[in-house]
Amino acid sequence: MSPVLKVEHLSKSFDGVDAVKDVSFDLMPGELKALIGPNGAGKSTCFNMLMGQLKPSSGEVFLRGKPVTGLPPRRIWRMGVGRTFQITGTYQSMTVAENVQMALISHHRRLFAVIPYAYRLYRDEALALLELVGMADQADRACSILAYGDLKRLELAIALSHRPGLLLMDEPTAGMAPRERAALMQLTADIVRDRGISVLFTEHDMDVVFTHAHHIMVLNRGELIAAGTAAEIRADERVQQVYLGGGTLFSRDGRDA
Ligand SMILES: Nc1ncnc2c1ncn2[C@@H]1O[C@H](COP(=O)(O)OP(=O)(O)OP(=O)(O)O)[C@@H](O)[C@H]1O
Repeated sequence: MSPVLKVEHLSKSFDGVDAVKDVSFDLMPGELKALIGPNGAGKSTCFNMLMGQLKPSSGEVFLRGKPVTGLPPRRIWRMGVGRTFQITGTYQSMTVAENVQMALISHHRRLFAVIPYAYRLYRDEALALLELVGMADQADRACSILAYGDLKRLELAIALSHRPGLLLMDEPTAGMAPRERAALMQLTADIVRDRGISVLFTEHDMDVVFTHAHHIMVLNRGELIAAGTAAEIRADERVQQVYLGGGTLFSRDGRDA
């Protein structure tokens, strides 16, 4: 099986400071992989290079074997890479279903502004996606009145409307209550399993990471210091040293996360 995403010796420096340094990894089809690390470790910089928002200082990114290094975000998106953001970006004045319909219109390369009957387009497809993320009953509510957790689920439906083979999720559960976090990541894990898509996500909540990620990579000061299963990462001395003091690798009550 060949990787969906291949990253080779990726580096980025800002004014001589290495934000990401010589990072290499593969992401396989159907894999749910976490990229963790303390604040400032280089996770967002890494994501931004994968999605085309930032040009790497050096290194290569391959998508299903094709080089995509330095391509603009829209080209990479067109190649089947979806992304969700730390801060949700929905159209507040529209309903939940209309937000997904708009994403579908864009996916099908139709132009929303010039289609007078746009609100009817792809309605069934939008409802099916909302069903998938458990939001069908809220289809006709305005986004402006949604709870934060529901906005994050809507954002996932919007990302899926593009039928990505690879989904990059930047702190998908940031700002959510613990129960909502577990539910969103369980939903993501189910989608990965059922649709065979690959997901790379960054996350500060170690309960979420250790429960759901098939494979975990740890960044520190721009460098990958460990990669492995949850058990391997928990046992890794370098990882423990990095998180010591931060206290985020283990649950607050002292048991393993
Ligand atoms: N545009 C930029 N210009 C200069 N320095 C930057 C820029 N973007 C990031 N950095 C620096 O690069 C390093 C990595 O930052 P990055 O945001 O990628 O870390 P992170 O792991 O995503 O952190 P967090 O968990 O807090 O989001 C930090 O030292 C940061 O200050």
